[in-house]
Amino acid sequence: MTKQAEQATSAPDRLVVDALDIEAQGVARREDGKVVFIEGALPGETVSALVRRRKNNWEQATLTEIHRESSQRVKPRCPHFGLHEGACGGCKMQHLDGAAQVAIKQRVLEDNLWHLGKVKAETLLRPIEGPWWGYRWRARFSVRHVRKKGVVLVGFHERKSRYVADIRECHVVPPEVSALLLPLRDLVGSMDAIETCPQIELACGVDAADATRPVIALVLRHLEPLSEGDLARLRAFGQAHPAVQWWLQPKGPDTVHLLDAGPELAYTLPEFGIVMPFRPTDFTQVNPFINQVLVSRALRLLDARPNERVIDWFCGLGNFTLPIATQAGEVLGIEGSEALVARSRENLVRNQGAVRSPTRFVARNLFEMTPAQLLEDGTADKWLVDPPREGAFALVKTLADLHQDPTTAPGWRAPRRIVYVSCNPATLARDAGLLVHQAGYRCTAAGVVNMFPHTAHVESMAVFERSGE
Ligand SMILES: C[S@@+](CC[C@H](N)C(=O)[O-])C[C@H]1O[C@@H](n2cnc3c(N)ncnc32)[C@H](O)[C@@H]1O
Ligand code: SF4
Repeated sequence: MTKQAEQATSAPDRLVVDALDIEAQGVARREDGKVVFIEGALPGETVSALVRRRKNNWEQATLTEIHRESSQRVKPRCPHFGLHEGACGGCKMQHLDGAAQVAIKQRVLEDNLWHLGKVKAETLLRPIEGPWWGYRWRARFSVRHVRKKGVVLVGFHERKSRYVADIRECHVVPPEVSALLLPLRDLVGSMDAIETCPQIELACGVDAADATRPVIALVLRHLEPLSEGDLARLRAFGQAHPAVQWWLQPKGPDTVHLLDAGPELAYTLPEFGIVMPFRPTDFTQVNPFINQVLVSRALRLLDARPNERVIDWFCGLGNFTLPIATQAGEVLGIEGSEALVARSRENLVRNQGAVRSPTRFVARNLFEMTPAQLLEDGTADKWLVDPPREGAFALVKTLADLHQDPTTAPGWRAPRRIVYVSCNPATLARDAGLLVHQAGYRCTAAGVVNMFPHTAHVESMAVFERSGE
């Protein structure tokens, strides 16, 4: 097929939508079995759609008219959401009822576990849900001076494009942050560095000394040194918006520093009496409301006892490690970033009042793992595993190897229980397949965590028990 034919558009086709994929595209099937993905369409709807792209087995189409509307269709709250030109690419599912969004994510999790791992969880965990709006305490806004239009844009990228969307409000960030979007445009527009500040990173939190005081940390990436005038403008902006705390980033992430002394940025885990200071570029969970429930649920599932040793793999700042250390007999947290490990050690000292058990943090690359290394880390009764998108392949593969040949590790015992928290159902499914089919575990439970409402991201958790225990 020629490129021209591949991209040809014709008159809109009338189609019946019977499913939704994780990108929130409606899926329809033609009589010859060919699949058509339709942006903006929902299951149960009869629609007209214009085909934009044709391949042998599938087509890509855009919704032009809805003839029969789904009962799950809702009015999007944000005016920047949609299929229109210039629409923001930050959300994908605002047109879909919340319960249906969660149901799709649950199905994606189950499908991945089954198709990629040949694993079926014995029970499904109730989805963890939190606020639908204002949940996103971390974000990376792009900044662009569009000379032709004489405006500075501060926002996310447009749908399927590298252009910055012209957003004036955003409903997934806290309302106080949404209200800063236009003032931030004016600020950058007034700066000498109008062309050389490509990004503002957001990290919301509280004052470590007073958790009732919000802190909005804004990290300004600047490609050239800032003039005295610009520094004064940033300070004036901070005075006009007292929760704002400016950080500057002249080069790589390790150059991030506070513009002026101010409150210490932190988040809290009140159930465990823990206050967690962090730097705005450190990894922290995007949604602090869900994080509190997630940590609480993970700990309940782990059920660490005072006589048990626990390892927290990919521990970051110690988000799970420190709460586990309020319950277990001994805890080891392992993490790849030296900077995060340094911070987790400081946080351990800061939380001595809450933490009871001996706790250690170690920095190591967990994408490389050997049986000897696993032996050195020692036997633990339970593991918590919370890897990045790539998953924890090296770790579970080593566990599987030791299970296949226990003679290589006399005296070492595999953990009885593993609680696995995942931000990518595909890598969770792959690792679950290894745990269940090669390492001697059962998948006793799995469920989704609605960490990112209205987006296609699927956060989930799964529990594995060593068979026969
Ligand atoms: C999803 S985060 C979880 C962090 C922590 N459990 C939390 O809840 O805040 C994944 C962590 O894995 C770390 N990481 C990424 N690649 C790694 C690697 N190759 N070895 C060890 N840690 C790694 C990241 O620095 C990050 O802290
Ligand atoms: S990310 Fe914000 S601005 Fe973009 S569509 Fe979602 S709510 Fe609207």
